[in-house]
Amino acid sequence: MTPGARVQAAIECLDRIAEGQAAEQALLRWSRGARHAGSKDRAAVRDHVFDVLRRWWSTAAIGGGESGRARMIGLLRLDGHDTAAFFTGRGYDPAPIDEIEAASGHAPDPLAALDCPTWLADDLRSAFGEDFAPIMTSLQSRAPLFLRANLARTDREAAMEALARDGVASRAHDLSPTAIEVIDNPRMASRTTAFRDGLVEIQDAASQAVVDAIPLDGVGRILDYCAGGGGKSLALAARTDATIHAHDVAPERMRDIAPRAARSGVRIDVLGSAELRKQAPYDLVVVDAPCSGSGAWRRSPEGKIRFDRAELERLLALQREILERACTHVAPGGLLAYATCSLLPAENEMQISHLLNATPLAELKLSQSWTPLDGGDGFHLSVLQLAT
Ligand SMILES: C[S@@+](CC[C@H](N)C(=O)[O-])C[C@H]1O[C@@H](n2cnc3c(N)ncnc32)[C@H](O)[C@@H]1O
Repeated sequence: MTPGARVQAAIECLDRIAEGQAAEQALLRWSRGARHAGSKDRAAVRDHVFDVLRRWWSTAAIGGGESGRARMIGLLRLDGHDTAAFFTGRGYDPAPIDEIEAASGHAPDPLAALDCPTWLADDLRSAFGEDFAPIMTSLQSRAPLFLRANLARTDREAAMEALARDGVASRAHDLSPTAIEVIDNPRMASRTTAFRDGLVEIQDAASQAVVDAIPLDGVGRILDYCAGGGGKSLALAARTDATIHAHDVAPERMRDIAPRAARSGVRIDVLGSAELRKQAPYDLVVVDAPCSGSGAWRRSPEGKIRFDRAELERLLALQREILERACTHVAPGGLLAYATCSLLPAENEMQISHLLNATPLAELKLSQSWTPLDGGDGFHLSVLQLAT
C-alpha cells in the first residue's frame, strides 16, 4: 500500500468510529476486506487511527472538520507532513485536498489543544494544578512498551540481555526495580525467547510500581478480587511465596492466568464465587477496580472520546459496591489494597474517604498516585488496614 492508501484506510476506520463502532471492530472490518495489505500496512493504519484518537479534538480543529478525512488532514498538519504527498488521488490514495479544505482549519481552543474532554477539565485542573497541561499533553502521545522482569525466573539485567539477543533493545526504568522500557522493535517483544521462557511479562511500569508498594510482610494469603488477565496476581506472585487466589466477576477474563502463571513459574489458583466464599478471609485483598482508565488513555485513547458523566456515575457506584464486598473478605487486622488506572480523584481518594466513613474500623496506611509524567500510566493505590 502507498502511504496515501494507508491514510485512506484510516479515514474509513475513523468515520466508522465516529458513527459509534469500536476502534478494534472498525480496524478488523477494514483488515478483513484488505487482503492486499501486509503486516506493515496494518500496523501503519492502526497507528494513524490511534494517533487521531489521542488527538481527537485538536486534529478536528486543525483539519477543519469532524470527518475522518478532516481529522487525518489535521493529524498530518500537526505532525508537519506535506498533506499533498498523501492526498494524491492516484490509485487508492484519497482525493487531492480542494481549495475549501486547504483554507479550512484553525488553531484549537486551549482545551482542544490538550485534547482534554471539556466536562472533565475542571476536575483534572483542580487535581493536578500546574501539572494539568503537561499531563494532558503526555496523553496525546503513544505510550512506551514496558516489560516486567520476572524475579521468579531471572533478574532485570539478565532479562534485558536475553531481549537484546533477540533484537529487542531496552533500558531499565526507575519506576520499579523490575521495569524494562523497550526502546526498539516493540512488536517483536512478545515473540522473543525471553518472553516465551517467562523471563519477562508485558506490564506497564506504574502498574509494577503499584504492586511494589503493596506491603507483603506477614501476608500469607492473598485474594486478587478483580484479577482480569492476572497482571497484578503475576507481579505479586513474583514477590512473595504467599498463597494467591484470583477471582473476577467475569471468569472468562481469567482464562490466560493459568498459561501465564505456568510460563512465569508461579502458582495462582483461580476461584469461582462459591469457592471464594469458602476460602475467605484473606490477609490481603487486592481490588484493581474497573475504572475510567483515564491514566491509560495513551494506550486506550478511545476511552477518552467515549467517556461521559453517566459512565463515570456508573463506575463510581460499581467501585463502591466492589469495595464494600471486598472488605467482607479481609481478615480482622488484614489489608485492603485499592488500585485504579484513573487520574480522577472521584475514583480514587474520594472512594476511599467514602469507604472509611462507611467502615470506621479501617485505617488508611498508604495513599499514592502516579501520573504519566512519572513515565508509566496514571495509577492510584490506597492501602487500608482493618481493625483486629
Ligand atoms: C482493571 S481490570 C483488572 C486488571 C487486572 N487486575 C490486571 O492487572 O491485569 C478490572 C476487572 O474487574 C472485574 N470486575 C468488574 N466488576 C467486578 C465485580 N463486581 N467483582 C469482581 N470483579 C469485577 C472486571 O471483569 C475486570 O476484569
